[in-house]
Amino acid sequence: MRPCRVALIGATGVVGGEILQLMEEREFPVQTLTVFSSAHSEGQRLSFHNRSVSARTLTKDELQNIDIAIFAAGSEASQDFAQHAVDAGAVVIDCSRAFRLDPQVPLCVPEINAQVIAQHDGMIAVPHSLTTQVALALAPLHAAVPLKRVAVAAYQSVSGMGHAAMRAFDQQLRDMLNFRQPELDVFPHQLAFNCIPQCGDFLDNGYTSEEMAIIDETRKLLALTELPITATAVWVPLMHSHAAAVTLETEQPLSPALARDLLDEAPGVVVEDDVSRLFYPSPVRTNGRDEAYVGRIRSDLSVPHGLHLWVVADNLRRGVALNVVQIAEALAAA
Ligand SMILES: NC(=O)C1=CN([C@@H]2O[C@H](COP(=O)(O)OP(=O)(O)OC[C@H]3O[C@@H](n4cnc5c(N)ncnc54)[C@H](OP(=O)(O)O)[C@@H]3O)[C@@H](O)[C@H]2O)C=CC1
Ligand SMILES: N[C@@H](CC(=O)OP(=O)(O)O)C(=O)O
Repeated sequence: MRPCRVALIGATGVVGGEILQLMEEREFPVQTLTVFSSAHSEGQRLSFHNRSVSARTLTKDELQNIDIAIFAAGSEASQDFAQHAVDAGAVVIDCSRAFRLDPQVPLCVPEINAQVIAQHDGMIAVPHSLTTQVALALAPLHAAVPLKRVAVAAYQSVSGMGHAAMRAFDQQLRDMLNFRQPELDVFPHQLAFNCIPQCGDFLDNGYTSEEMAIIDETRKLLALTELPITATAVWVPLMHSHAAAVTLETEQPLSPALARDLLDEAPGVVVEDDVSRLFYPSPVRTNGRDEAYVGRIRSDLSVPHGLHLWVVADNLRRGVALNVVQIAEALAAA
């Protein structure tokens, strides 16, 4: 891999922090590293390979002489600045929803469709983290037996909403444990000791924006534009790791045993499925892990060719940062 001049936009956020940590762990060859935040965190010092780097406010002029510009700062910042980075010669890897469904922008989870990296025209997007983990489990099954329909029930942790939500959730827990009424500034309702069936904003069709992200991005990632797929997404009172109950139908029979074998062989997936030992994935055990964990693999008794899966993954690390760093590695190796 050739050393790269890297810009990380949103470095003081939870995804940005995870990307920095993974680049360090995987010894990504960084020639220069420039980190950006909003004006609010300007000057905040971050550590990379025991060196201290200071967060700067992003301006268009700052995006010169960069090989890889990683945007982890929300869709507004991506819309305002990503094209400038491309015009100045960088390849943008974008974590936001801004360009995920743009037909000109490849949407990539390297274990599923690494080939699209070479097709970029300056920009590559990574999916919503729940999309990543569900698609990692669906892809190897579909390759063996075509999918007919998918239904996803998503149990999303608070870190999926970023650092402000994590602080607000922490405060809600403290308030509740001290018999105080929690404040509702970030969340529409109490989330501590509760669930909120609203991830993102409501759309005219009754779904939320994150439910539609799971639907549309899964279709694009698996190159199955017509796949019948539906989703319900719920915030649950956990700090880290998303879980999903996935119900799928296939065109021909797919036994739980074959599904287990296919998933066992699949890159980025670990099968934990032995109910005789009460062995199945759970969020606390997937934190900090690089794979999507799959268990509770069983037939759906209500249809002829149906399966249930329970898929759990660290949303920050497996869901987004690992995708970003693997794409950067592929670019650096090209
Ligand atoms: N959290 C998750 O699980 C996932 C998140 N994503 C996407 O990743 C992106 C980051 O999310 P997340 O880390 O959770 O969010 P956070 O709120 O934790 O972090 C946002 C980061 O962006 C910075 N920022 C905001 N506006 C600007 C701007 N105009 N210019 C430069 N920096 C800016 C913030 O700086 P400051 O510190 O000053 O506020 C902060 O560093 C989002 O687009 C999100 O959709 C994608 C998949 C999963
Ligand atoms: N909540 C999403 C991150 C996000 O903010 O997605 P979007 O950019 O689609 O709103 C996740 O956990 O992955």
